[in-house]
Amino acid sequence: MTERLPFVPKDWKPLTAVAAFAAVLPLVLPNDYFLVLFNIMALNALVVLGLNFLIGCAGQISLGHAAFYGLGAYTSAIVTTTLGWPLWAGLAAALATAALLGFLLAVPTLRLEGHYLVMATLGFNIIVSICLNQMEELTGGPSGFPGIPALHVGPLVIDTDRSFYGFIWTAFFFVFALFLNLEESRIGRALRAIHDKELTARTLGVPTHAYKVGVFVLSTVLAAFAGFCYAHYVTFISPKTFDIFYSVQVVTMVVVGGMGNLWGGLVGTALLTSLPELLHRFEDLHVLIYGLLLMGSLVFFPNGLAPAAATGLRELFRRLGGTASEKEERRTQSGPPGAKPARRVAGKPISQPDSESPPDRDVLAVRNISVRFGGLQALQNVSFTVKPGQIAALIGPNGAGKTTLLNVVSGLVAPQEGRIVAGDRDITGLPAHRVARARIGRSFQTVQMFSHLSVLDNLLLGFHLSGRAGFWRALWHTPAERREEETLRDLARAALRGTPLESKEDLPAAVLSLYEQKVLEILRALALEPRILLLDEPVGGLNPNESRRLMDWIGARRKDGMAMVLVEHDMNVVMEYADHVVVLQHGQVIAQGPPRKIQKDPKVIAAYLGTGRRAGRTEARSGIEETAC
Ligand SMILES: Nc1ncnc2c1ncn2[C@@H]1O[C@H](COP(=O)(O)OP(=O)(O)OP(=O)(O)O)[C@@H](O)[C@H]1O
Repeated sequence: MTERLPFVPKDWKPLTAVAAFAAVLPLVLPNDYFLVLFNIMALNALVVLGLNFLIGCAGQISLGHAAFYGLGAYTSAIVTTTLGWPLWAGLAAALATAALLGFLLAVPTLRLEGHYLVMATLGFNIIVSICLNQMEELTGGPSGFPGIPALHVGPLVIDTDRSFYGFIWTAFFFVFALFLNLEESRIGRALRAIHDKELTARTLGVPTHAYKVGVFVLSTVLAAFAGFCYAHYVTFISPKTFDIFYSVQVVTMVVVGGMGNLWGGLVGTALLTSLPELLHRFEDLHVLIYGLLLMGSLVFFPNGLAPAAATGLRELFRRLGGTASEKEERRTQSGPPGAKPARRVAGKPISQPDSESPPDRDVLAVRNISVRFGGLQALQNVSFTVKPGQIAALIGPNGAGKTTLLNVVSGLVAPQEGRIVAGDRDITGLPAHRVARARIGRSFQTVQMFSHLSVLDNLLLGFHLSGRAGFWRALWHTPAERREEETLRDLARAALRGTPLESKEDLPAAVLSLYEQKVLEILRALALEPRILLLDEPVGGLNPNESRRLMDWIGARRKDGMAMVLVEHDMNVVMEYADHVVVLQHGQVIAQGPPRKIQKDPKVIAAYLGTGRRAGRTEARSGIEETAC
C-alpha cells in the first residue's frame, strides 16, 4: 500500500485534476447560464454518487431517489421558512427525515431476495409526489414553495450562481473523496461481493442485510443533502422537480456512466445533464437525437461509458508494450499449494491446534436434523458427530441430501427439526454470517468466485471478520483503518505464498483454472481460521493428479486440529482421507462408521448399485464395488 495521508483517496491524482479543472472553469464560461447548468450538474452528481454506490456495489436499484431529493428540499424549506429555524436545523431535519424513511423502507424490503426495493421505492416516490401536491398548507401544493432563504456558511451568504458553484462543487468533491475511500475499504469490498454473490458473502461473515440497509440509507441522506442545497439555491421549489421522472433520469445517468464505477457516474451525470441543453438547437428533433444517443450508448457500451473508455485505454497501452500483469502472468507457474501456509490472523497462527476443542470432545454435533422443501423431505433425523482433526465424509447417491446438510450447518438453510452444536455453542438456525463468526468455513460444489474481483480481493473477503473498521472509519480512511487494511493485505499475501496463485494476486479470479479457483476458494475459507471446514465436492472436475495434490494439502490441516466435513463422490478420495463416513440415502443416514467397515456394508453397496445416473456416482459405485469384491 502506498503511503497516504488520512482521508486522501487512492485516486487522488485524477480527483485533483478534475477539481482543478472545475475550479478554473467559471473563469472561461461565457455567461451565467452555464454556471446554472454546472450547478444543476453538481446537484445531480451528488444524487448519482449515492445511487451508483447502491446499484453498482450493493446491487440494489432504487426508483425513489427523487423522493428523498424532494424530502431534503421540502423539509429544510418548511423548517427554515415556515418555522423560521436556522439553516443548520433545516439541514439536520432534512438528513434525519431521509435517513429515517430510508431505513424504514429498506429494512423489510432488503430482507427479501430479489429486486423488491425497486417496487418499494417506486411506490414511495409516487406517495411522496402525491403528498407534496396535496398537502397544500404545508408544501404550497402544485403552486410551489417560495421564499426559501439562501444558503450561508457562517457570515458568507451563497446567493449568486458563482458562489453556489464554488460551494456545491467543493461539497461534491469532498463527498466524492469519501466515497472513493469507502469503495476501496473492507466495507466496499464486501459490498461488491454482495452484488456478485450474496450467499457466498454471507458464509464469509458479511452481514449482507445490514450492509445493504446501510448503503441505501447513506444514498438517501446524500440525495436529501442535494435537495437541501437545491432548495436554498433556487429559493423556490415545486413538486414537479421531484417526480418519478427525475428518479428514472438519475438511474439512467448511473447506467450510462457505468454501474459501480464512481467516475462513470460523474461522466454519466455530466453527459446527461448537458446533452438536452446542447441538443436544444435541433428544436423538435432534440428528443429523438437524445433517445438515439442514449440507446446507442446502452447497446454499444452495456457496462457504461467509463469502463468502456478504461478498457480502450488499457488495450491501447497493451498494444504499446504489454502490461505488467500480463508479463507476470506469463512468468507464473502452477505448482502445488504450500503444505503449510504460515498465516496469522489477529496475531494468532491459523494452523495452531484448536485449543477450544479438546481432541476427545465433539467439535461438531449434528442431532436429528430434518429439512423439508415443501412436500420434499430432503433430510430426516440425520445425526453424526465430528471430533477435532477428523475428516467426516458424507456420501450418498445424487439427491441424497448431502449439500442440504452442509447448507444447514453453514446457516444457509434453517432446519425444521434438530440441533447443530459447534463446540459448546448451539448454532441451529443462526444466519450464515453468524455461523462464520463461530469459525465454520466452507467451499461450494460449484466454485463460488467473486469473478470480477482480483485474486487478492477474493482472499481478502475471507479475512473480512479479521477487520474491525466500519463505515465511518472507511469513509475517512483513518490511520487505524489504513493500518488494518495493510495488515489484512499482508495476511492475504502471506496466505498466497507457496501456492500457484502467488504471482497472480492482481488477476481477476475469473481467469484462473478450475484447480486454482478451488485452491483460492479453500484458502478463502481457511482465512476464517475455521475449526470446522465444510468441503462440497472439492475434487469435482479435477484430474487425479490435481485431486491428490489438493487433498494432501487440505488433509494436512488435520494435525492442526481442524475438523472437516467432506462431501465427495470420488470413493478413492473418501477411502484414503476420511476417518468417519456417513452414508445418506433419500435424506436418511443408512450407515456410518470407519471407511473400511462402510465399504463392506450391504445397505451401502445396495444404495450405490441400485441407483445411478451420473459420472460422479459411477465413480463412487466403482469405489464401493471394488472394495466389496
Ligand atoms: N432450495 C431447495 N428447494 C427445493 N428443493 C431442494 C432445495 N435444495 C435441495 N433440494 C432438493 O433436496 C434434495 C437433496 O438435494 P441435495 O443437493 O442436498 O442432494 P445431494 O446429495 O447434495 O446431491 P448431489 O450429489 O447431486 O449434489 C434434492 O431432491 C434437491 O432437489
